[in-house]
Amino acid sequence: MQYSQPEIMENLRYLKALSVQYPNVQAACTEIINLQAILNLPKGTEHFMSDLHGEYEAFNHILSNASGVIREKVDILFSKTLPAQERAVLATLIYYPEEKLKELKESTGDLEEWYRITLNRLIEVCRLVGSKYTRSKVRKALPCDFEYIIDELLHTNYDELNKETYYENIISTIIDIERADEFILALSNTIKRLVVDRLHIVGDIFDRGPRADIVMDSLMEHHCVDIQWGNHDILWMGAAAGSRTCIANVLNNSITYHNLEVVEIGYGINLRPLALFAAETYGTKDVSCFLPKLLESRYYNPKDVRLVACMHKAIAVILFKLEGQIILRNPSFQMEDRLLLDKIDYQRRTVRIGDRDYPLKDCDFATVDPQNPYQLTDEETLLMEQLKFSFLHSEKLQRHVQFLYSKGGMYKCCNHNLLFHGCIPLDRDGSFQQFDCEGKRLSGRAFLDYTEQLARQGYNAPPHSRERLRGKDFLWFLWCGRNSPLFGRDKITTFERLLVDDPSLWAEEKNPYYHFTAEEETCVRILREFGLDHPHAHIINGHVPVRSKDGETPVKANGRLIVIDGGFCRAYQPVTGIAGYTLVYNSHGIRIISHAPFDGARDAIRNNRDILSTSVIFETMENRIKVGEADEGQGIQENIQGLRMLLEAYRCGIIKETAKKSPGRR
Ligand SMILES: O=P(O)(O)OC[C@H]1O[C@](O)(COP(=O)(O)O)[C@@H](O)[C@@H]1O
Ligand SMILES: [Mn+2]
Repeated sequence: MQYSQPEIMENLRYLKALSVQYPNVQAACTEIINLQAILNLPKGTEHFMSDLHGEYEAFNHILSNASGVIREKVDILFSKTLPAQERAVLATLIYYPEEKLKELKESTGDLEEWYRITLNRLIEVCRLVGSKYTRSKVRKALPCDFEYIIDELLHTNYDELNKETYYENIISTIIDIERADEFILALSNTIKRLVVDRLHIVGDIFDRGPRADIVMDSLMEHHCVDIQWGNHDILWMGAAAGSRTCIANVLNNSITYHNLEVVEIGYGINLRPLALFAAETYGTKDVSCFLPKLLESRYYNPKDVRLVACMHKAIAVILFKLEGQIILRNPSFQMEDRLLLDKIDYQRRTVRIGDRDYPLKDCDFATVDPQNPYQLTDEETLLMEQLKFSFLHSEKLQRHVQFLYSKGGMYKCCNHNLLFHGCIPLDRDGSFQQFDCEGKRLSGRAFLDYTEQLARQGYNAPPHSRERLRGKDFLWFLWCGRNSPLFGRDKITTFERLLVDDPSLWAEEKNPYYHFTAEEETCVRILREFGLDHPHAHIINGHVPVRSKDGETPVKANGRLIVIDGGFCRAYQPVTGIAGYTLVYNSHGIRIISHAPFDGARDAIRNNRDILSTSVIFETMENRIKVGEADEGQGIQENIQGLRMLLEAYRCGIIKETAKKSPGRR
């Protein structure tokens, strides 16, 4: 006997609860065998992406094509029997079933034959991508309308003559009763769902690119996703929590890229009060320092651009004031050197930074009272109240931010990997940097846990409470505070970038983390800090664009650190030379897929054009990794232990067996 009677008695309540689900020896044994079998299956495939920055078209395409993996599966099955063009059409049908079906139906002669061939091909792809999972897991992934039929088709061995007829019959009936379109849709979705078991987003969904809200909608529909917050995400979370400083910062970022669509159309936030205030205050003034960054490929109305520049100036001045207030009321942030509004000499048109004076390109700040530079005027206060009201009452924004809170965190340990967006702050000597946290000195993992708690407090603590105010200030700190783990730089130079013509002042010194993690030893030390002591443990980061075009590789520190900011963001593609990475970790090992720029869904559907993706294998396992070796396996092992104990409780008569309820026939 594995368990003693006292041990069983100690766990009696748990065992009795378990016995409701597994009421007799037979039921417990069946489940033990099932679970044991799962432990021996290959581990599920994880995909990792970061720094999406609102690029919803490229992101949605990559979600649909599973970073190129679906095309690989289509090629495995059909490269010997189908020409490349037909494989491309089949792949596009899987990515965009609704749109592609419409187009194909218009151009196909014998529709019935086409349906038959296509359905057969889709079932084959589905069978291939489901082959590594248990039948039960695949069944759970099936859309309920077609669960039974797809399950039958996937598991019918059509080499046997009898079954072949049966199989063909099902397909004919589907076509006959005009359900083929729905069936194609269901199969395509099942394929997408099975190819990627779990998606990790390593931060920065928001800002720069056009529509982060559409990216969020897609993520919310995903079957299994987790998010490690990026500095840009936390900024929007702060705005949704009602921090005026974060709101001003969000608007400043969006306006910088002339990207008001996400704010106004995406989140329904009314920018009229800002436009009115800006036109009134800066309408006749020089706003040349505040011109937005424009895309060369788009036409902009010059009057609109001017108004946007006025709005930019209005919100930037408010931002500098509000940031000053946060810095003044939070000495622990140690950011006094960022107080610049009180260092302006309006006569000489200079600002003192450090111990030098620098000429200012613009210091016509009508709303700044030099005696009281950080105070908002009454009009600015009213404007910020209106904007705050809109942010707090945007139903969609609140829904998205709640999703970020529920699926996200500062870091995640998963299958021996440590995921976080920016850095684990280190000191100049490479040790974990200590922060003053309400009387305690915290560093490393304890500091990250503390920051996460404060980030949650900022959104969840009661309105006007001390905890909420502190949390909201902290959300701003996480966005751009000195050495914040999400920001990882010593200062943000928004003021200098806008107003001082000296690029040496725009530099933002990186935390020593970025220097020390070139060494494997530092990465191993960080991984240990998070309880990951394994030869195949890795750190996975986003945040810093990898200059792939200059030969930089995402894999660093002898393979212990992988940086996957590949530049989904168009504005950063000239820096990286590619258009994003996906890291794929399946049972065979780890590989990195780099994506070329995307020309839009329309072109993809019409011309069956895919994103060109190149894959580099970076770590191959000696043996296929099994579920038993992954995190999921631990939970399963625990369940097996419980069931074994239950089995003994039945066998030694401590718990009485009951007959299993009949599951009922379909
Ligand atoms: O290139 P942009 O869009 O003007 O933004 C520059 C700002 O963005 C930041 O790089 C932060 O964004 P990232 O997290 O993408 O690096 C700041 O450090 C910098 O001041
Ligand atoms: Mn970032």
